[in-house]
This record gives sequence, C-alpha cells and structure tokens, in this order.
Amino acid sequence: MTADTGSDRTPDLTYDVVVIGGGPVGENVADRAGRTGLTVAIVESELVGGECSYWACMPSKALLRPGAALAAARDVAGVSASADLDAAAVLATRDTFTSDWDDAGQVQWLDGAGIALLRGHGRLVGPKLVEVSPSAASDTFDAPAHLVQARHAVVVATGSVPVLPDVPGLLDAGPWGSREATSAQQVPESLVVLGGGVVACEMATAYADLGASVTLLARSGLLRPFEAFAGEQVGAGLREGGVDVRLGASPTRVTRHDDGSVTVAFTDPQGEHEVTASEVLAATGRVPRTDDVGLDAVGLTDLRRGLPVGDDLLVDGVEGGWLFATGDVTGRVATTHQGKYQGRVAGDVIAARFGSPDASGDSVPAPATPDGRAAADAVAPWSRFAASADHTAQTQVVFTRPQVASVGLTEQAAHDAGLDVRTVSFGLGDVAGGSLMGTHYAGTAQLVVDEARRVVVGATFVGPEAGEMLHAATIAVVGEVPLDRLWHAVPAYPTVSEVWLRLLETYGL
Ligand SMILES: Cc1cc2nc3c(=O)[nH]c(=O)nc-3n(C[C@H](O)[C@H](O)[C@H](O)COP(=O)(O)OP(=O)(O)OC[C@H]3O[C@@H](n4cnc5c(N)ncnc54)[C@H](O)[C@@H]3O)c2cc1C
Ligand SMILES: NC(=O)c1ccc[n+]([C@@H]2O[C@H](COP(=O)([O-])OP(=O)(O)OC[C@H]3O[C@@H](n4cnc5c(N)ncnc54)[C@H](O)[C@@H]3O)[C@@H](O)[C@H]2O)c1
Repeated sequence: MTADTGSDRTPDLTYDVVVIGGGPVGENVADRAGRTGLTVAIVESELVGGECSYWACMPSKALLRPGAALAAARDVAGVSASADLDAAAVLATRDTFTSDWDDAGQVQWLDGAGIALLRGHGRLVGPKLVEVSPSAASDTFDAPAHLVQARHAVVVATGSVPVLPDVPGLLDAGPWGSREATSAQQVPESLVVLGGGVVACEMATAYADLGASVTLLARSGLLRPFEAFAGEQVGAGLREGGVDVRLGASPTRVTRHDDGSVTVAFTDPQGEHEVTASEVLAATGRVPRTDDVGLDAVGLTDLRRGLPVGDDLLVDGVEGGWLFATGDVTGRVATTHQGKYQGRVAGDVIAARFGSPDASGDSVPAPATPDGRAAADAVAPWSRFAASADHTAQTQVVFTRPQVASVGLTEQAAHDAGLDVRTVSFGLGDVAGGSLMGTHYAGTAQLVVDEARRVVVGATFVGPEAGEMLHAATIAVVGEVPLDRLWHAVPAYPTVSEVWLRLLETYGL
C-alpha cells in the first residue's frame, strides 16, 4: 500500500522531529530531542526496542550468563557445582528478558516520555517528508499510509541487516541467522557455526553450554578486529568448552537433507571436509539498513557502507541541515552503547538547534554550511554536540569465555594512525585478586601507550568477567589521563584491578 508521494500532498500528521526506527538508538535520539519542548514521533515497523532487545544483546547475554556463572563457580575450590545447566530453564529465562517478544513495556515508556509512536514502515519521500506505510509486522496492516511532515529534522536509525555469504546451497538450506539463534525454543543436538566474529564466538559458547555439539568454521582467525591474543584465548576457551574450532575454514557447499539435518562442505589448509549437524548458523556479518528508506528521494545513493555522517550526526551532502543518522545505519558504530551515545549527541544537537533555549544554557553553534553544519572549528571535540569517542574511544565487550573487553585503538590501529606506541601487558591470574577468583583464573590485560603524550590510547582485557574492568580504561582513554597521574589511582587489594598497578610498573613507573 502506498500513499501519493511528494510535497504536493497535504501531510496527515506533523511533528517537529521524526525518527525512523525505534531500536535502542532511535529511542535515545527521540528522548533527548524532546527535552527542549519539541514534538517527536518514532516510526517503527516491528518491535519498539529493536534488534538489541529481542534478537541480539539481551537474549544472547541471557543465554550466555548461566554458563559463565557455572564455570566461575566450578573453578572455586570447595564449591560443589556439579550440576549441568538446565537448558529449558535457560531458554525460559531468556524469554522473560525479551518479554516474550512483546514490546508493550517499551511502548509504555514512549507514552510516558511523550513520544508518539507511528507503527509502520517509514520511507522518505522528499525533504522532511516521511511516508509511513503499514508493515507486515504491524497490527495496522490494513490501515492506509500516512504522510508525515517533520518541521525541523528527520533521523534515520534503521539499524543493520545480516549478510548471507554466497555459498552454494546455503540460502536453500534455510540457515539460522542471529535472530533464530537468539530466539530458538529448542537446543539443536548439533550446530555448525559459520563465521569467526562476535556473533559466531558468542553463540558457539552459548550453544555448547546448552548441550549442543558445536563446530565453528572461521575463514581466518577469531575476533579479527581485536588484538590477536583475544582471538587466541577465546579459541582456546571454545575448545575447552567442547567446540570443534576450525580456523582457515571456508564453506563451499551447504545441503539440507530430507531428515532435516544439514551438511556443510568446507576447505581448510588440511584439505576438503564435511560436517553434518542438526542446524547451521550463518554469523557472517551485518550491513547498514539503508534500503527502502527512501534515501534516493533526497539524493543519497551508494550507501552500502552506511549513511555518512559528521560528528554532529548530520548526514553529509543533504542541503538544509535537517537529516540526521545514528547507530548501526551509519556504518561507523556497531554496538548498542556506541549507537546510543550517537543518539544522545544527535538528540542534543536537535534539541539545542530547534527547541526552546536549553535549560543547561548550552547552545549548538549556528549552521554555516549548505548541509547545515556549524563551521568546522565551531563545535568543540568532546562537547556534547560531537560524537568524538567514535574515533578513538569506542568500547566493546564480547561475552565469550573468556570475555574480551576493549576500548580505543589496538596496537596496529595506533601504528596506522601514525602514533609512536608501546604496549605493556600483564596476566590477570598473576595478581592476588585474580588468584582468589578461581584455581584456573587467567587472562591478559594490555595497554597501548602513546609515547609522545604518555597516555593510554587503547586497552584490552581478556578474562572471566573482563567486561566489568573496562570502564576504568575507558575513563583513562577519554580523559587522556597521563600515566604519572594514573599512578595515583590506587587499586584496592585484593581485586583483579590491581593489574593496573602491575601494568604501570611494567611500563617503568
Ligand atoms: C546476536 C547479536 C548480539 C549483539 N549483542 C550486543 C551486545 O551484547 N552489546 C552491544 O552493544 N551490541 C550488541 N549487538 C549489536 C546491537 O544489536 C546493535 O548495535 C544495535 O541493535 C543497533 O541499534 P540500532 O537502534 O541502530 O538498530 P536496531 O536495533 O536494528 O533497531 C532498528 C529499528 O529500526 C526499525 N526499522 C528499520 N527500518 C525501518 C523503517 N524503514 N521504518 C520503520 N522502522 C524501521 C527496525 O524494525 C528496528 O526496530 C549485537 C548484535 C547481534 C546481531
Ligand atoms: N557483544 C557485542 O558487542 C556484540 C555481540 C554480537 C554482535 N555484535 C555486533 O554485531 C555485528 C555483527 O556481528 P557478526 O559476528 O555477524 O559480524 P562480524 O563482522 O563480527 O564477523 C563476521 C564473520 O564472518 C566471517 N565471514 C564473512 N563473510 C564470510 C564468508 N563469505 N564465508 C565465511 N565467513 C565469512 C568473517 O570472516 C567474520 O569472522 C558486529 O558488528 C558486532 O560487533 C556485537
């Protein structure tokens, strides 16, 4: 069903700001943009809360936590943790985290925040004009399309979609994607995982914990964008958990059999092989969701790498400074927390530029370019109107066993950026706090230090619950805290954080 398009049609509805996509990022933009009295509507074609709430972050972590807790308990001498996981109970708990795929709670939150919800598929049909047509997933499927006018700004927060590799037979085999892996109601007896990235490593861990026999086929190494030692330690952890990890393994054909099982043929440095399992999961990456959002209607094409934005989250090359993009669709971040950070920045820029004077007294510099940007030097980096952390301080935690937690630049990325860096590392099991955590507690902490400024520009922690150690490093990187001052941040004894002291001593302090 389509509406007449174009600016000659009278809009059915008008809001100051229209956000296309009600995932975690769109919700954050809407919330912040409304702070100075602007009216805001979110257009959502599926569930308010997006991928993260129902098929990504929350359900996947609910599947992973029981195995991590059990492994930690088993490693403590004197604790009797002989029980296995109760897979049915784990799946049932996961269902509570997704509210049984019902978004009523999030809709209630939107209501409370005064944000209008327009259920349906949003598509730009001209500058500041969004057509909202019924989507198959919405209960208004028979309703007519609406034309919605945005007085000031439209924000695209449509997320990303998975990519299926061009392997003969894979599409016909009806593979699982991350949605099926995070929402499965039964644990398959065996599972082949294609990919060596974050989804592959997390889901291989979860399904091995739940009792499936898992084979992971990674084209190269594991967790490639991270420091190499992270992938190596996660690979060792997966093998210890019973996963058959094959590196350098490229799938060549996938065949679904009449009995429901599936065979994956692959090559690796040793030759040609086959593995047959109950199910196959394609965890081979995602791309920004820029299709069917009407971006061509405002002159934007070739968006395979995402919607290009500046640090103010305004989309490059659109006149008038009204089109913003945030989250996965920008291609510059791929996690919920970094997308929500962008959402806060975009929301603040919109609120300050178009709303009543901000209670905080901050104001965003006036537009100075045709695409509505402030002059290049007018917005201070690290002000709340610039997503500066996108460049040098992105954080991520991979919830494998061991966990991988990182912030900022890897050693290689720092070299590529022309920095003269030195790395120091220390074993997590070699500090008193670590030894108390468990008999086999181990892991690695590494800092990447910019020698010219003597500040930390990157950090990676690999170990049990390493994610909880990350924020100290994030503060050091964002705050550009000199090592000589970090020396005075005294870690409590006996905690694993004492590794900070050991790292600084190793550096030479
Ligand atoms: C298995 C898995 C696990 C993950 N785990 C983590 C994790 O632990 N931590 C983390 O930080 N990140 C994690 N991520 C990444 C995280 O899910 C994404 O970065 C995050 O969801 C991006 O948020 P978003 O709002 O940009 O997009 P999304 O969450 O994808 O939301 C976009 C929303 O827009 C809607 N939409 C799209 N197009 C339209 C349209 N034209 N009209 C109307 N509505 C539209 C969609 O229905 C959706 O609701 C994980 C990803 C996967 C796949
Ligand atoms: N904890 C978290 O923060 C978290 C968890 C899950 C996902 N995510 C995010 O979601 C996004 C998607 O994750 P993902 O794991 O799908 O993507 P990814 O980009 O992390 O990994 C994709 C993997 O698929 C492999 N691959 C790609 N094409 C292939 C082909 N033709 N044949 C064989 N292998 C192929 C790649 O080599 C890589 O190992 C990522 O950006 C990730 O950061 C984050």
